Amino acid sequence: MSGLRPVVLSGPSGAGKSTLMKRLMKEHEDVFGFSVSHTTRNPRPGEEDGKGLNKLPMLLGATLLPVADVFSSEDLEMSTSFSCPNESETTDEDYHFTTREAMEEGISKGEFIENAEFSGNMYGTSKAAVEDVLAKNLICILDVDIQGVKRIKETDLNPIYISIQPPSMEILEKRLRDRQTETEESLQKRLEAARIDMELSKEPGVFDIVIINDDLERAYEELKDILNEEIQKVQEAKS
Ligand SMILES: Nc1ncnc2c1ncn2[C@@H]1O[C@H](COP(=O)(O)OP(=O)(O)OP(=O)(O)O)[C@@H](O)[C@H]1O
Repeated sequence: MSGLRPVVLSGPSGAGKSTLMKRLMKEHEDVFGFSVSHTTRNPRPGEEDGKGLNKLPMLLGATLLPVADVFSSEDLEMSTSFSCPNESETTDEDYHFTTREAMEEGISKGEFIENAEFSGNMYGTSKAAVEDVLAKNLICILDVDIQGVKRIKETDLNPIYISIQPPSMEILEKRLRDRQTETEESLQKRLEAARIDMELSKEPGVFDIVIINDDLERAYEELKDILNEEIQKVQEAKS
């Protein structure tokens, strides 16, 4: 084992998770990794089982997200523990392709930290997929909503829990509108989910740190500080 801890990154849509992570990944190349999700859907031409393991997608949360599938689905609910990427930011990250029987068995054995169903297909993130990333001496980033945080707390993954929060609902709404990625309906869903997230993130003991992303520079420094020890571990193991 690498001794690395995974990192759970949570917070409302539009709080700035992707912005901060992209910057961190740019500054620290080959330090962060994303796990490969399982799915029961059929592979598309060119897709290979588990091929995405070493890829570092530019999209935060690609590990947990059946991105293209989610957005071809009409039954996406904000209440799932999968957070929602920008529709424009799709990834061709591959999956571990599996059967419904095998996946249901894995879920019943507690092998999955998240699972959900979209358009008749199951998707999920296994603990083993997270451990595979750590074993490759990469810090595994898990971008999950507050429900996902609670599920991960039931595992023995021992991650660092980080919440990225906007300074206020008004500013969040402005950022989401300025991002121009949402319809009015999806914007309202995100704002509603954000209200709940902002409340729950105040519960003591849920997160190791709550970073208020007001000034981007300061928020970035706070994020780097809390991840410094893990980043050092990766760099030392390389040298
Ligand atoms: N500190 C900041 N000041 C001003 N604008 C910011 C700041 N941080 C992020 N933004 C802008 O806010 C918008 C939302 O940020 P971002 O897309 O990173 O959020 P997110 O938390 O990753 O959302 P999602 O979960 O929907 O992917 C982006 O357009 C980004 O450029």
